[in-house]
Amino acid sequence: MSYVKNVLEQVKEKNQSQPEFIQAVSEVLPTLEPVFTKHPEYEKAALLERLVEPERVVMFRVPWVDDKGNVQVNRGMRVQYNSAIGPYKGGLRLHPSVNLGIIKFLGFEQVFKNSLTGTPIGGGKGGSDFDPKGKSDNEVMRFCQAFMSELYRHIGPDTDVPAGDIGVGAREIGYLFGMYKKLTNQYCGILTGKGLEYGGSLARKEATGYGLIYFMKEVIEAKGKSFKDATVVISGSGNVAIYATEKAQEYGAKVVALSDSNGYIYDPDGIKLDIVKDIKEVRRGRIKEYADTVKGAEYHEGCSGIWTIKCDIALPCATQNELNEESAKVLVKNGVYAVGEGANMPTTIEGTGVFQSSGVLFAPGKAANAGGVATSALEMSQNSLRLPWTFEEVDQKLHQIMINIYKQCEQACKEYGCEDNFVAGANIAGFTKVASAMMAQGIV
Ligand SMILES: NC(=O)C1=CN([C@@H]2O[C@H](COP(=O)(O)OP(=O)(O)OC[C@H]3O[C@@H](n4cnc5c(N)ncnc54)[C@H](O)[C@@H]3O)[C@@H](O)[C@H]2O)C=CC1
Ligand SMILES: O=C(O)CCC(=O)C(=O)O
Repeated sequence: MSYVKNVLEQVKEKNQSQPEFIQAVSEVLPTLEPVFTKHPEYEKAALLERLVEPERVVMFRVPWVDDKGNVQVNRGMRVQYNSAIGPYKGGLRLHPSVNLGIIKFLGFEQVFKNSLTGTPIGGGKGGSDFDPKGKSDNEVMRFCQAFMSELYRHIGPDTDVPAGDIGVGAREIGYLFGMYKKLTNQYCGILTGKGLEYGGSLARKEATGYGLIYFMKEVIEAKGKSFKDATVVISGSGNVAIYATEKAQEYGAKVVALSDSNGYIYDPDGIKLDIVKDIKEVRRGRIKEYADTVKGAEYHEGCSGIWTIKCDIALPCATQNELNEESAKVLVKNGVYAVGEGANMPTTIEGTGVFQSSGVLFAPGKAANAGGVATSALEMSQNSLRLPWTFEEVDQKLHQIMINIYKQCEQACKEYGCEDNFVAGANIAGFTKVASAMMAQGIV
C-alpha cells in the first residue's frame, strides 16, 4: 500500500464518527500521490500524518440566558488546523448541525484554500450548534458574548482570526467583536467581516460570491464560453448566493433559481435580486416570500429539486453534500457544462465523479470560493496599516487573486498531467506551499 493510502486508512480508522471529515480527506489525499512520488522526503518527515491532524482543538460550553430567563447550554469549538504559513484563519459557523467532524472538515479544507489565496494565512474553523433561526437580537447577542468569553483566550490578531460562515454575518461579528474588546481592552483586527465603521473592509461582504464568478469566468472563458446569456442555477440565498447572483447578472447571465433550507424558487424571467436582499438581508425571512411577491415565479418545497432545473452553469452555494450523484446525473442530462462550488464541499464524491466523467468543468470550493477568505486577509492588511482601501481597490485585488488561483490550478494540472481536473490542481497547488513551509520549520 502506498504511503498516501496508508495515511488515508489511518484517518478512516481514527475518525469513524466523523463522516464529513473522512470525506474531505478522501477527496484530497489520492490527488496528492504524484507529489509524494516526487518528494520521498515528505514521507520520512511524516508530513501527511501531521497535515491531517489539527494542531489544536478547543471545545467549550457556552451557557447563556434566553428571553424567558431559561439557561441554555450550547457546545462551542475552534479547530486550529495548520499555522505553517500564517495565523489560523477561517469562519465560525452557527447551525444546529455543527459537530467536531464538520468543523474539522471545514478546517482541513481551509488550510489548502488559504494557501491558494497567496496571502499569509493558516487554516482554522469554529462554531457552535446554536441555531440563530427564530432567536431575538438580544438572545443572539447574549450567545455571542458567552461564546467569546471563552474563545478570546485562544485567539489574537497574530494567532487566530475568525470570521463569519453559515449563520454568522455582520450582526454576530459585531457582538463578538464588542465582547473581545471589552475582555482584552484591545482594539485590533481580531475578526474579519467587521462593520465598515469599526475596521471592516469594503467588498468583504460581496467577496465570496464575486470571487466565485471571477473564478468561473476564467474556467469557462478558457473553453470559449461566457456568462453572457447563460442560464444559471444557484442554491442557497445567503451571503455567498446573493453576491454570486449579483456578479453573474452583471456579466449578463440569467439566474433563474435560488433556495433556502425549506425549498427553492424558480423565476424564468430572472431573479430580482433587490427583492431577495430585502427578504434575506433586511427581514431575515424565507425564500418562499419571493414567490408571494413576484408574478410568474414558482416556489417548491424541498431543496434538491433545484437541480432538476435546466441550466448551463450550476453554482451550489448553500451547504455540504447538497448535490449528490442523482442530482449530478440530472444536471448532466439537462446539459450543464460548468459547476462551481460556492459552498464548502457541496458536492458528494460520487456527484463530483459524475461531473468529471461527463466532461463538465468542475471547480472545487477550495479554489472557487476562496475570494471570501482572501478578502479577509486584505481586511487584516488594512487593519495593520490602519488605512482603509476603496471598494475598487479591494475588488480589483480580489479579482486578481482569483485569476492567480485559476492559474495556479492550471499550472499544477499541467505539471502533474491532470489537465482540466481542477480538484487535483487545487489540492496540489494548495498543498505544495504548506508542505514546503512545514518542511522548513522542522518537526513541530
Ligand atoms: N461567507 C463566506 O465568506 C464563505 C462561505 N462559504 C461557504 O458557503 C456556504 C454558504 O455560506 P453563507 O452564504 O456564508 O451562509 P449564510 O448563512 O449567509 O447562508 C446559507 C444559506 O444556505 C441555506 N441553506 C442551508 N442549508 C441548506 C440546504 N440544505 N439547502 C438549501 N439551502 C440551504 C440557508 O437557508 C441560507 O440561505 C457554506 O458552505 C459556507 O461554508 C465559503 C467561503 C466563504
Ligand atoms: O473569511 C474568513 O476568514 C472565513 C471564510 C470561510 O470561512 C471560508 O472560506 O470557508
